Amino acid sequence: MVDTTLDAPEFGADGTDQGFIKWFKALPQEPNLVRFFDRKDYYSVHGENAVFIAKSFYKTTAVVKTMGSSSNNLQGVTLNRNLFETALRHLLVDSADYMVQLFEGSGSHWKKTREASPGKLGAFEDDLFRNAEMADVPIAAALILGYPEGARTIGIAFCDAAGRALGTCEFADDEYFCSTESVLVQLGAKEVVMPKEGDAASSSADASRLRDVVSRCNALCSERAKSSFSAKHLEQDLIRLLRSGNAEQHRDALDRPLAAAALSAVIAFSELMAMDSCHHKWTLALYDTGRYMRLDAAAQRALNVMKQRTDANDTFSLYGLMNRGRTPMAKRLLKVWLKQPLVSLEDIQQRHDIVDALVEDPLLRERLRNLHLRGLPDVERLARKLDRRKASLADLCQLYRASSRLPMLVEAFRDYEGPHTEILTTRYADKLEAAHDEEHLAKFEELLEAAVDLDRIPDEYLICASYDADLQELKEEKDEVEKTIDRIAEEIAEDLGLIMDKTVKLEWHKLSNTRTRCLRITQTEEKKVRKKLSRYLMLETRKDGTKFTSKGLKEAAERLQGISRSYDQRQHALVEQVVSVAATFCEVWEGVTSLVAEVDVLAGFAELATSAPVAYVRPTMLPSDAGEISLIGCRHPCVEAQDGVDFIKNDCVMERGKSWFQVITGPNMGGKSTYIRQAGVSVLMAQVGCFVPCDEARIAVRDCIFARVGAGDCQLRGVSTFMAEMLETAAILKGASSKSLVIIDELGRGTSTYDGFGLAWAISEHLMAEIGCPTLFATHFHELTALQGPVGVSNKHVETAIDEASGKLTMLYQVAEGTCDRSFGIHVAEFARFPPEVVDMAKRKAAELEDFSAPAEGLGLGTKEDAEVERAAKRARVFMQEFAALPLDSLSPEQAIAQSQSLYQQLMADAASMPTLRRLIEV
Ligand SMILES: Nc1ncnc2c1ncn2[C@@H]1O[C@H](COP(=O)(O)OP(=O)(O)OP(=O)(O)O)[C@@H](O)[C@H]1O
Repeated sequence: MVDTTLDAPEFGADGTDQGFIKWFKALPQEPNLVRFFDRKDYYSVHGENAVFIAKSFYKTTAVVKTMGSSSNNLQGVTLNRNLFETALRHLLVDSADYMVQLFEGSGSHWKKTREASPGKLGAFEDDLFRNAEMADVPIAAALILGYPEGARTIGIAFCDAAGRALGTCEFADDEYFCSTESVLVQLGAKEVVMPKEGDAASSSADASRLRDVVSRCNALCSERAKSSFSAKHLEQDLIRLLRSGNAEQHRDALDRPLAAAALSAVIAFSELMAMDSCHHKWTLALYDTGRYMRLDAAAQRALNVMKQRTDANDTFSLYGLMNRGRTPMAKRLLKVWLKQPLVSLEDIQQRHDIVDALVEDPLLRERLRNLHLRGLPDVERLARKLDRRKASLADLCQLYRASSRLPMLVEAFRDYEGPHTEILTTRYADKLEAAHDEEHLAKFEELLEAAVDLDRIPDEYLICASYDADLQELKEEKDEVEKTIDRIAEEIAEDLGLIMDKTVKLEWHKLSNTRTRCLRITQTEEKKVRKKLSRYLMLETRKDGTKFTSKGLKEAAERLQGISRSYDQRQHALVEQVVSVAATFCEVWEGVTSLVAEVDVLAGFAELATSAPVAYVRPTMLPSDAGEISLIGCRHPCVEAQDGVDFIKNDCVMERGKSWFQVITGPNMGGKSTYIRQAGVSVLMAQVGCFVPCDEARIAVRDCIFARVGAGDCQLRGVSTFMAEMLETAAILKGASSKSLVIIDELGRGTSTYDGFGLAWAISEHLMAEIGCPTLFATHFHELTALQGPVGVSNKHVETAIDEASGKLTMLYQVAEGTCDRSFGIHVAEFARFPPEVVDMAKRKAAELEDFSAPAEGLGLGTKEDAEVERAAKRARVFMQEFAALPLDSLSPEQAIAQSQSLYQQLMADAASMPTLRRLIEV
């Protein structure tokens, strides 16, 4: 993370103060809180924080110093400014798991002056992003649970400080809080405020499950007193906060008690009322949870949507692959879009139209990306700084630079002549032109041209003297005195017989806190003119020469100092004035920012589509009730992008009634996961607005993608793997609809064969019979291929080849119709020259399995075995239904497990008299 050779600054005398140690030790201990102490030249942390910071950033505890006496001591670590900023970024942004406080003072008198947490970065924003791009939009959310009329109901509100947007919603949820999880994922909340534990509602089983959901979404859970959730003053607060000043129009939000409570809590948490700069700036909307595709945290992980720390390179994740934007705004927007895939056919098609225009017109794409967007500053952040009146002249000049590019963007769009002229014109050209007209950004530019001395940037950012009569006068006086100083210096040089700028130099001399003008000669020269020098005032003699002045020069320098002070003060006042006038353009900047970010992301999609190893295509999007997802020649975009991979494309055609439920079998490493994930990834990309890695694609819009990958992150250790997987999969059973897409990879992998098989089989039955969603099921349970159902089951396998001569196995990665040759493993063993007795045993086992799966192939054909299998299937279906209907909401996790196990035991008891069922579920 940080160079381990870093030197920690020395502790000053202040750092060892006994009073400080005593005071520090009296501070309450809080987990996840790091307290920094500003010691002017450096920062320090103490106690447990010191060891944590030393280990995390210095990678050694050798930098930890023990301060104080043997009876009263304290550990401490110092940080220089750069490391302080790095630590802040890590704590608040990258790991986003900590709260941070900064104390200022000395001795034993310290005061907390600033604090921040992942959802509230405001106080440290300048430190965090001085030297680093702002990679994420910090979203804070508040969440409250209630039971109006006995129904489990959630209120969630969020605050997007960057976009100055508030949102809230209220909805009924199931006991797994599937909708809550999707909303938190969609929002990308960094911190979630919840009512403090202790009261009945927040200590229930539901509340603890909710906390699990929050942590699964990688958000920090912050507790606040119940009173924070009181909506008593909400209406008045909104009148002050909202741009419209009209709270009444948000009756729909105010009338939902939990939505209003959550909104009050998020406003209180973000301290919006306390900041004058926040008043009349915000928008509020009722958040429509059905507006985006639902994607829970597990699906996000299974599809590698976001970057993981362990990724070998950027293109391992979808974000890394699709992140082609030129501006920081686009990078942030892409993150938001990946969490909020669209479900409206029209909206998706609109994005595809724009990408299409940019794919088909390489010149336009090139102009936008490489001429107009490249190097554009982070307008969004600058505009926000401006809004808080924190912008400097340098910041304004960056905005000026961005503004002056807008007409070129407009021109580029106007030059387009393809089939998507209308959308490019109305959505971008017209809007950007309006933002840049004489009333808006053209005026902003005029202001800066008049106010800023543009000739002197980037060396100096100053207000032009001509901008203000007083400043002009001061400037003239200053110039005059400077001339006088030059003249006096010349006279002195002449008097001493020296040549100005050669043997004598006019320089600055530092006198305590001020600077004055002086002359400097080298020691050699000094020897020559020593006699005459006695008429002058000596300032200092050092190795590099002697500095001196005269009475006249001294007076002129003092005058210059006085005028410069007034000039600087005037500059300062004028900068404030200019910033405050410039701030009236913030709203225009906000509009421009979102358009530019959108164009940049979409141009990036077009770039990706054309530069991929094989070009992506525009998918044909179908309404969500259409029973078709056809991905012809589909590839996994991230696997395909890895060096040295010669990717084998495959068709994935899912048709309701024919191949809506697909079971993919085949050996390990054969490409099953890749095949099913590439389908999920393609659907996700399409609904984000991107083209897809296929030769041809037709996709019925999905409301949700569920993806489960084995028993990987089982949180219920100690429970049988069967039960743990059941509980994990319960979310799919509850949340999926016929319009979802379900991807299951090797369910039951961690279990012994038939235990896992029973689970995979029971779930498949349920998905087909009860939900009817398109499903891709990769499994090593060959028996699953016997499934049949009304939605249409299609069996696929990944092909492999064994070289008879060498015994070498080659994965062909080709997905073919039908089931795979199950004696294949034994062939491999034989070729690998396994001991004959092992191969023999394997053959015997396989024969038993064939025995077992033989009736499966004839499922539903009316033989005695078929009837037996039918009975077993029926009983297993009953189990699934009972399981899905369990009142897990009113139970603690332990009780939930106990009840689930009891159902499982009943199933086992019935299995005693049903040999087929027993074979299916027994270990
Ligand atoms: N279509 C393909 N073209 C080229 N290489 C592929 C393809 N599919 C998969 N691979 C390569 O094979 C590796 C294994 O693939 P994958 O994980 O999908 O196999 P699997 O059958 O799911 O294996 P397991 O059962 O062990 O999980 C991948 O990491 C990838 O490098």
